[in-house]
Amino acid sequence: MRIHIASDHAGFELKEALIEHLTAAGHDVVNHGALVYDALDDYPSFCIAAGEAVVAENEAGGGTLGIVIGGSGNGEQIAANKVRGVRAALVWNLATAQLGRQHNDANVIAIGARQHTLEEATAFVDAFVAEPFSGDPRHARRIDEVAAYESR
Ligand SMILES: O=C(CO)[C@H](O)[C@H](O)COP(=O)(O)O
Repeated sequence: MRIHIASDHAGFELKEALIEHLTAAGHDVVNHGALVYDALDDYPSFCIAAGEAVVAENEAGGGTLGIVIGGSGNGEQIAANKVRGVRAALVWNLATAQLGRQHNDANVIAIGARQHTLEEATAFVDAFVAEPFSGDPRHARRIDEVAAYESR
């Protein structure tokens, strides 16, 4: 699967580790920055670029997901969710990773690198990538309601 990934300085180390992990697992990972560690960089442009790439590729028919990482994941989730078509879930345990896909059909996962060990964050990403959307009509209806608001 193609996976678009982004982080600021706070998520830089985790991003680099995840790129290695996901590439080794056979995924095609696109890094939207930060490309170098800069303790003063800002997350919005990186996360918005990753979100835009996810939406553009999915609209073209590809099945792709995104990962945005910061210190808490909050701002990264907020920034990614400003992109029309992005459904970014802030994930903080295995259940929220799985539910983000099952119930929300989230196409982006946001993670706070300062909140978790590398092992925990890697497990969240693996769970998120492996989990399909349930397709349950009640969840699809709710997702459609949000999309309808977004398009107004
Ligand atoms: O998580 C974040 C935003 O939600 C950022 O990574 C965090 O705010 C960066 O903090 P600092 O500039 O103090 O390193």
